[in-house]
Amino acid sequence: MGRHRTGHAPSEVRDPLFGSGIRASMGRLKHEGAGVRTGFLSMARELPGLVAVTVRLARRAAPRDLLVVLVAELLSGVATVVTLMATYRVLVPLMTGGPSAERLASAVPALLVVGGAAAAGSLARAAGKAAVSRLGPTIERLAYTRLLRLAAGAELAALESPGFHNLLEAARQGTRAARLVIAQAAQLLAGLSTLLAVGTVLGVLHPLLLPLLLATVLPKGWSAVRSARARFVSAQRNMELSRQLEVLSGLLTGRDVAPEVRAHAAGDFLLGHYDRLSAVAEAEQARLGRDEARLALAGDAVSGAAGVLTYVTLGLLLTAGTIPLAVAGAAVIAIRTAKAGLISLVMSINQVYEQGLYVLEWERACDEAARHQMSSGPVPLPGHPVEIRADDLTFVYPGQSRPALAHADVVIRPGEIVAFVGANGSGKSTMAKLLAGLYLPTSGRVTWGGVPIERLNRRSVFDRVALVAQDFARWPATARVNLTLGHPEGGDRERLWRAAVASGADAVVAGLPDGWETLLAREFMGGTELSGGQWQRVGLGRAWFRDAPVLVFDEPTSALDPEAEIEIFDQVAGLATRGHTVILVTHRLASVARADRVYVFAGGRIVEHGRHEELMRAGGAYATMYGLQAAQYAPADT
Ligand SMILES: Nc1ncnc2c1ncn2[C@@H]1O[C@H](COP(=O)(O)OP(=O)(O)OP(=O)(O)O)[C@@H](O)[C@H]1O
Repeated sequence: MGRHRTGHAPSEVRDPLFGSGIRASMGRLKHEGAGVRTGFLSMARELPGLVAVTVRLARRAAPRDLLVVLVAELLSGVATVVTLMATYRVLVPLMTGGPSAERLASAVPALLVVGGAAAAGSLARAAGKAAVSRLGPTIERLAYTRLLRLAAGAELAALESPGFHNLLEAARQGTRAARLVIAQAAQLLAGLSTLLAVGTVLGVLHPLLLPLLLATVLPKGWSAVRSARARFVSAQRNMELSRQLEVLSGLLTGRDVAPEVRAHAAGDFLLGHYDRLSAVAEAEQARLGRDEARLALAGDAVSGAAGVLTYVTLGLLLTAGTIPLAVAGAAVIAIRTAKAGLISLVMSINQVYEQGLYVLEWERACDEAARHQMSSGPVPLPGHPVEIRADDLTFVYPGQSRPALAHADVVIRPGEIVAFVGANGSGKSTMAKLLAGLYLPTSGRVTWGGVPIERLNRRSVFDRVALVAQDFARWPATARVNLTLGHPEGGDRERLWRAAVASGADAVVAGLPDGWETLLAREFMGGTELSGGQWQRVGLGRAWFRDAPVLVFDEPTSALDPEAEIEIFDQVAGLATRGHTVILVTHRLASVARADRVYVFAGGRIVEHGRHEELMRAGGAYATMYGLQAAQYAPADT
């Protein structure tokens, strides 16, 4: 997706654990985002743009604090200029004529200015610092919540793309980076004002000194910015590797996989791969370190040479009598001040550039997520139940070449129970999600009441659907929230009770220490864990609580005991008699006998459809599958 592309050489060695998925970490990822430029000048030109993104954020987050920061840094800059100029006024007469009571007395006003300006500068810096510390966290929160809002509203298909996940990861770093950028940008302003002050003083002392000062400044800035860029590019190239390392550490410490990690002795296996991949990351760090050291050396060499040249020039100007000793003394003070300011300036440029690139990634991820926001058409669904159809429907998951569904036709009339059956991976769940409006067709149409899903108000479609997906969510929240999530009617006790009884969640809740208020998340203090079947009852309860006209059940009873399973299928049949439409994805063929129509999927296509009896008579794929299941229950001696 987007501009993230991976160059994948055919001869590439595949990773023993992640297969071709590791290719990005082998340094082949061609990251074209974040305005990564090669030339120093274009990078320098980029710097204001990088800062501007954060400043825009800051303006939205806390405009008053931003103003305080800007004014404070400006004042501190002015204070530095005044301090230096006044110091110069004190020193020159004293050094030219030698100290005397009269000269000392005449220097007092300038000394007072020095003191006053220094105090004003300190006050301004303190106010700026306080404002920055307020602004930073607010910017970070604003940036992160914007990213979260956009990611949560993106099309489900966008979240299937690994490129988008890499971008999201960089964007997450970008939200933290925005906080650093604002702090460092303030320091950069302060550094620049010091340089400006010193430059002005040097320019007044002798015009030659100014270009020499610049010659000591620029090479260091050059090496800092090149280093920052190298670090950023390296981090981007290794984003996939970092995520894979995180996945491995999550597997080694996670609760869900802990039993298998132990029972299958997978710990050493995973640790071995962690070590191997860490070694790749470390090698990259070492390479980066060498590059950075070379860059720093080059910058220091040129800066140092320019520094020597400055003092040689001062010496020559002195011996030639072009400038008096006092002026040379003031120049030395100015140059030393410049050096101190320079170090902090270089650090700030470094940080602002490097972190600014991440902020740019945040902006790019927000743009990308905004481009993939769930679309919604203008047509609202009518109040009464409508027919749902798929016509010549084809769907290809993002990044995949083979369609998960090809040229499939389905008709679901209001109040019908329609079952999808077929082998694993044959496209049943994909069809259910497309009919529910979670994905948009690659080609062909899904229509509700004759209106294509793209033209419908998506919200109104979701409002009509209750979905129990195969991998339904286990919300780390109370039992009550697990049934009522996102519903303002959460407090309706009667409705909650009906949903719990229908799904069998009532028995689960009755056994919980705090009933409805029990936290269903073992990873938190006071939390409780449910069994697979108990979770499934809770998931079903959620669908019942929604009381939607269309219910999609994807393997709703896979973890239930036989009694509960029969109970649930009776409930499902009851739903249809009360006018609900039911889409049932299941491998339990005994339960589809009551369906109005059964669609048989194979390899992404629908190969048969009809009532149970018709399909049995036809003697095709359905009859074969049914026969196989029935044989399992036949008495062994017959
Ligand atoms: N999120 C996804 N991204 C990419 N491919 C997917 C994704 N989900 C499913 N697929 C692929 O689409 C095809 C159909 O999957 P689907 O989940 O619809 O099958 P199914 O019939 O419901 O299978 P099962 O009976 O195992 O639940 C499979 O080949 C699967 O690998």
